[in-house]
Amino acid sequence: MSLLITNIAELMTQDGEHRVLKNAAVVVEGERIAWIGQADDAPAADEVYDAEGRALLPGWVDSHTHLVFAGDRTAEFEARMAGESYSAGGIGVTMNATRAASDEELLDLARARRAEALRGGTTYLEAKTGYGLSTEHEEALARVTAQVADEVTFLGAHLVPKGAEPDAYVDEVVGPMLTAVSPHARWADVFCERGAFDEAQSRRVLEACAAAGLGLRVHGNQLGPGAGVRLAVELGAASVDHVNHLEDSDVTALADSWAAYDGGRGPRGTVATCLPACDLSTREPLAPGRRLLDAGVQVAIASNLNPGTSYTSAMNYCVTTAVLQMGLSVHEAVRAATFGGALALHREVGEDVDGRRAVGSIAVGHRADLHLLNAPSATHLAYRPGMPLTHAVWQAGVQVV
Ligand SMILES: N=CN[C@@H](CCC(=O)O)C(=O)O
Ligand SMILES: [Zn+2]
Repeated sequence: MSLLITNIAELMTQDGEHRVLKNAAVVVEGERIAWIGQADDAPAADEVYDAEGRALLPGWVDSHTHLVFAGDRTAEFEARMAGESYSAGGIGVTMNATRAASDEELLDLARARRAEALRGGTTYLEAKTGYGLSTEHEEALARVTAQVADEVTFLGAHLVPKGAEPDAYVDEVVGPMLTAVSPHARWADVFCERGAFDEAQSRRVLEACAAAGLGLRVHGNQLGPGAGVRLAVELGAASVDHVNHLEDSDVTALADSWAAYDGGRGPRGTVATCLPACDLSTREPLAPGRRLLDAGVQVAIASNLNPGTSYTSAMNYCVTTAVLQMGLSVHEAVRAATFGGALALHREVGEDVDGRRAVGSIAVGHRADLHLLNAPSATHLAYRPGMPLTHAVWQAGVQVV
C-alpha cells in the first residue's frame, strides 16, 4: 500500500541537508518514506492525500518524559506560583501516589497521556521510571512503561526515598534494582542535583548501569551549577537534560563532544536537552539554547512531561517557547524537537541495533512519522502561539490523527 501526500506548501525535512521544500510531495510505502520531492514530479500511488497547501514536518520526538505516574501536584504548583521554589522533595509525593496505584491503573493513565501526546504530533516518545523507588516498584513501573513508550529509561536514582540511608539506597539501585529493571530498559538516568544525588553517587549509578549495558542520560544543572554536564560528557552519555545553569567549561565540553561527529556513522557526542515548559513552570532561567547552538552543541527540545515540573506533553508549546523566549529560529526549534530528540535517543539514522527505522527527519527509508500543520508554514507555530495547529499525524505510515 502506497500513499502520496501532495500539495504540501512547505516540507521541512530536517534531513542531513536541512532541506525545506516548497510545493512538495511525499510518498509513504508501508511504514517507510519511499520518496520526497517536488509535487509535479511525484510518482503515482495507491492513495492520494491532498494537504491543501499546509506545512509538513517530522513528528515530534519527545526524548524526555516521566509518563507513568499517579496523582497530581496542583498544590505544589500553586505554592510555586505564589513564590515557593521547586525542590526535588516533591518527587516523594508522586512516589506515594504511584505505589498506591495498580499496574492496570498506571497503564490506563499512561495510555491516556500517550494518546494526548500523539494528538499533539508526538510520534516517538521516551519515558522514565523513577516514581517507584524500590526494586519491586521500579520493576513494575518499567514493565508498564515498556508497554506504552518507545524507549524506556531506568531512573531509580531520582530521589532517595524518605527514611532510606543514601548510600544504602544507591547500593540497592546499582544492585537488585538494576538487575530487575535492565531487561525492560535501554537507558539509565540519574538526577544529579542538590537534594537528589551528588556527583559521587551519580557516577556510581551511571557506571554500574553502563556496565549492565544501558545507555546513559543525566538530569543535570537544573537548579544550579553542578557536576551533571561534566559527568555526562565524561561518561559518554547520550544526553544531559535541563542544562539551565552552565559554566563556560560545560558548554565547551558539550561542544567538544561533537567535534568528531560524522553524521551517525561513528560515535555521537552528548546532546543538551532543553525543557522549556519545565523552566517556565519552575521559574528557572530558560536553558541557554541559543548559546549552546552557537557553540556547536547538538540540542534537543523535549516536554519533560511529569506531575511536578511540567504537566504537559505539548511539544508545539515547547517549540513556540524556544522561538519566542530562547532565541532559536523556527527551523532550529523544530529541528531540536524532531532530529535533536532522535539524536538524543540514537535513532536519527538508518536501522539501529534492534532494527528500528530512523525517526525525527523526513528522508527516504526513515519511518513515516509525519505532522501536518493547519498552517502554510512552520513559522505559524511561533506566529500563532497556543493555536491548535496539529491537523493530521501519521505514525509509522498509519494516519492516527
Ligand atoms: N528534575 C527531576 N525530575 C523531574 C521532576 C520530577 C518531579 O518533580 O516529579 C524533572 O525532570 O523535572
Ligand atoms: Zn525529568
